[in-house]
Amino acid sequence: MFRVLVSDKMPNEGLKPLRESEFVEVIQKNITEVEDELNTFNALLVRSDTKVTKELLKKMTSLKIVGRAGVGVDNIDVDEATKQGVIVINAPNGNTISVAEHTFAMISSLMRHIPQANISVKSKEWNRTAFVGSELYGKILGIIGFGRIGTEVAKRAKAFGMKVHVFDPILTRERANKMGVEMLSFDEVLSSADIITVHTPLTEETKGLLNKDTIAKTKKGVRIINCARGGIIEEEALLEALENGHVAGAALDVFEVEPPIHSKLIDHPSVIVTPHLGASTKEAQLNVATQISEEVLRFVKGLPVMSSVNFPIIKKDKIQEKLVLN
Ligand SMILES: NC(=O)c1ccc[n+]([C@@H]2O[C@H](COP(=O)([O-])OP(=O)(O)OC[C@H]3O[C@@H](n4cnc5c(N)ncnc54)[C@H](O)[C@@H]3O)[C@@H](O)[C@H]2O)c1
Ligand SMILES: O=C(O)[C@H](O)COP(=O)(O)O
Repeated sequence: MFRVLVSDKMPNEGLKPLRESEFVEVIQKNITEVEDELNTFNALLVRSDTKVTKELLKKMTSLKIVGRAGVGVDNIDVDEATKQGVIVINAPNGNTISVAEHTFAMISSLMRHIPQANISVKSKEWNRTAFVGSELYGKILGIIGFGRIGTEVAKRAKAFGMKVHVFDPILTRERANKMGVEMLSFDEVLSSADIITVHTPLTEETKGLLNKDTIAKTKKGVRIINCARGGIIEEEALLEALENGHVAGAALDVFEVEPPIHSKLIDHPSVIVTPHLGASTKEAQLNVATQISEEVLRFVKGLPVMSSVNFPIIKKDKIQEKLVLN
C-alpha cells in the first residue's frame, strides 16, 4: 500500500480520489501523533501549518512526494527534498479567487474602517465621525507581483474604478495592455500608489521587499496590504512608518511569525488583521485538496505529475521506479 499522511486540516471530500484508490491508505494525523512511524509514509500532504524541514524529511525515509494543498511552498525545504529525490507538488490555482477576494475585502475594510467601526457599535457607541473613510474610485492601486492572484486583484480594482499600477519582473507590456494596467518599475509603483498590495512568493529575493528604505519611497498616507506572505514586508519598518504617520494604515493576513502574538503591529489602531485566512473558503480548500490528491494519485499510477515545483514533468524515471506497488 502507498501510505499518505495528511498532517494539516483538509476536507474529506477533497481527499476522495486517494481514499477511493485500492492502492492507497490515507492517514489524517498531526506529525506529533505519528513520530514512531514517520519512516513508513510514502506521501505527505500539508497546508502551511506543517513545517517540512530537513529534519522531518530525513526521518521520512520512505517519502516519495510532498503535496502542498495551496500555493506557497516556503514551509517546505524544497532544496533538501530535491536532494533526497522527493517530489514537491502544489496546487497553483485552486485558491486564487479566494485570496483575491480576501485581499479586496481587506482593502475595502481598511478604507472604510469596518473592523474598528464594528467593534465600536458592538461596544454600544454610535460614533459617525471617527470612522470617515475614503473612496476607492479613482485611487491608484499598486500591485507588486502580477501572477495569478495579483491579476485577479487587478480585475476587481478596475471594477471599482481604480487605476492599477503594476510591477513584476516577468510582466510584458503586451500583457499589461491586455489587462488594462500600467506596467511600471518597482520604484514608480511605490511612489505613485495610494494603496500597495504585495502578491509575490516569499523568496530570498522578496524577503523584506518593503523595508525602511523602500517604504520611504511611498506616498505619505499610503495604505499597505499583505495577503501574500509574512516577511515580504519588514514588520518593524512598517510599524515605524505607521507610528510616524507616513503609512496611514495596513491590512495584514500573514505575519513574519504566525500566530503573531508578540507583534506590536497587531495592536496599532490603523492595522487590521486576519489569521492567514486568504485561502480559507470551502471552495478553495476543496479545490486544492482535490488537485493535490489527483496529482498524488497520478504519481501512484506512474502518470506524469504536472505541478511539481522542484522537478519538471515527472514521467517514469529513477524516482518513480523506486515506488513498488503491490
Ligand atoms: N494568504 C493566503 O492564504 C495565501 C494564499 C495563496 C497564496 N498566497 C501567497 O501568494 C503568493 C502569490 O500567489 P500566486 O498564486 O499569485 O503566485 P504566482 O506564481 O502566480 O505569482 C507570483 C508572481 O510574483 C512575481 N514575482 C516574483 N518575484 C517578484 C519580485 N521580486 N517583484 C515583483 N514580482 C515578483 C512572479 O513573477 C509572479 O508573476 C504565493 O506565493 C503565496 O505565498 C497566500
Ligand atoms: O500559499 C497558500 O496557498 C496559502 O498561504 C494558504 O495557506 P493555508 O493552506 O495554510 O491556508
